[in-house]
Amino acid sequence: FLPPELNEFLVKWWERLIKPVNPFCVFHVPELESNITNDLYRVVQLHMRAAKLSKDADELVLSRDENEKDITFSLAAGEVVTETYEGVTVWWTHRTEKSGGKDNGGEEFEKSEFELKFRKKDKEFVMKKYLEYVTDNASEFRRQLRELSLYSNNDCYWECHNFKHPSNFDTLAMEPELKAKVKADLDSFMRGEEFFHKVGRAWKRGYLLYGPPGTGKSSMIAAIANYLKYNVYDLELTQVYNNNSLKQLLVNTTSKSIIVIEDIDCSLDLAGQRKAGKEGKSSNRDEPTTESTSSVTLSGLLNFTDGLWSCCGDERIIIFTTNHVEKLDAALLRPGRMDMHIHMSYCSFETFKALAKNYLSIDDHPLFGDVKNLLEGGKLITPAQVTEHLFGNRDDPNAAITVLIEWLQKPEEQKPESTTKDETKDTNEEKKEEVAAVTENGAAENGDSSSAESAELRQEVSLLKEKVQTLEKNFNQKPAKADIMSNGEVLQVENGDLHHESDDGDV
Ligand SMILES: Nc1ncnc2c1ncn2[C@@H]1O[C@H](COP(=O)(O)OP(=O)(O)OP(=O)(O)O)[C@@H](O)[C@H]1O
Ligand SMILES: [Mg+2]
Repeated sequence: FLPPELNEFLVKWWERLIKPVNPFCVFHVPELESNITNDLYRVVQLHMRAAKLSKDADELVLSRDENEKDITFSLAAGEVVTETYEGVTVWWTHRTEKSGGKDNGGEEFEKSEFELKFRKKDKEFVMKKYLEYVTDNASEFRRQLRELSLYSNNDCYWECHNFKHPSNFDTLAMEPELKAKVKADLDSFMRGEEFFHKVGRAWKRGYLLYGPPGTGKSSMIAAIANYLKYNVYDLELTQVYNNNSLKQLLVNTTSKSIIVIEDIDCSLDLAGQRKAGKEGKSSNRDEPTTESTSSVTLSGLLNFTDGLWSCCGDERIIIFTTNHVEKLDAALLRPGRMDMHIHMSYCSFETFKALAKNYLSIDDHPLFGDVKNLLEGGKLITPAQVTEHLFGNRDDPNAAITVLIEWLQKPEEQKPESTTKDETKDTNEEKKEEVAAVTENGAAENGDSSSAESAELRQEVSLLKEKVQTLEKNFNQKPAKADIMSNGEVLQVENGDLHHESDDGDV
């Protein structure tokens, strides 16, 4: 009922009067400070969300961002919540007040602030430790909320895509000790800014993931990205024109990111010449390089990972993957370049158990003993192959494990999938060899002429001969190819196109 001026005057006097006996201190965190957004206000909001402080309040404001699925609970005006950290209790109050308005000749707007109250004796603790805890907690939470991007390179530019990969360290099945070691390394890297700067090292880390196909190398990269909340730059070396483009790509990456070069042995010939592309991975890895206009060299790549230019951004991880670690140049493996070599291997019993838990939601099963005996007895199966079996029978654990056991018990030659790409030849290659065998020895003299396969091949060869003759007729070309087969050269049909491959590999 008092006029505002008198009210303000009395409040001031009251505060002055009780100050010597007031046991509390108050800090104000306004949303706007000198009309500029105060980041600390946002930090406190995030801390409250992270510490779930608002659950104790009676009145809350509920909101949800368009892209978020979770509801955000924040304090309504005037609400107070209590937090105790290391035995010290503090009180947070959310205050809002109207400002401006017609009386003051402007538009009315709402001013918000957080008020932090604590005992005077705790002032030093709050300033030194509690506020640091609030800031760390908020930045960790901000990191968790971060949406990730996946970049792919197009010559010297990056193209950005949304990155939502479900793989994480819970879904990734691998030896528990190795997983714990990798996570600990990532944790210490993430928190290592001060340490890296103190010892004069660039704040970056290199990992080499190696192992047979289907053992989870790419899944681990996604798990690392999701764990650290780092963006991923998937560098396709075969798309990079030269070392300068590589440098340009590097400087255009941001901090808090992972640069990935998959199948390094396929992308870069370690003598300095690059191979044709990743297609080589699935077909003929060991074939000589085909023509390439690009000239990225091993030393260019080493500069990329280790040179002065590599330090123009902070907090970066570089990951190489390969199926053939033995083919890599020692220069690439030197400590400091690849700090940690992570071997992703065939399924052990522990790995199998982790997959069974993820896919079948079981911790144990009477058939586990059989799987254990087979795996420990030397049967090789990749996690990818296990997941295929488990996924197919995910509603029936008994059937899933039985099918897996049957597969493990089969002799190697009866398994439709190869255990590694190297151990079993590419079907295309196999077929080529078979045709060559038939044509070299002559269809009739083929040793195993009774086999159905040989009969099929002979039929294929005669069909091809016919095709050549038709082609000659139709295109009126000089009749040079009709006798190809008798020369022991290979002829095959791919996607409706006729290919002729001579002894020296010309196509
Ligand atoms: N260790 C694992 N834990 C869980 N799932 C796995 C694991 N390894 C493979 N998988 C499953 O198999 C699929 C293929 O695995 P991934 O692509 O990670 O293998 P990779 O080692 O990168 O193979 P490549 O050498 O051919 O690139 C994954 O999508 C995943 O479903
Ligand atoms: Mg992969």
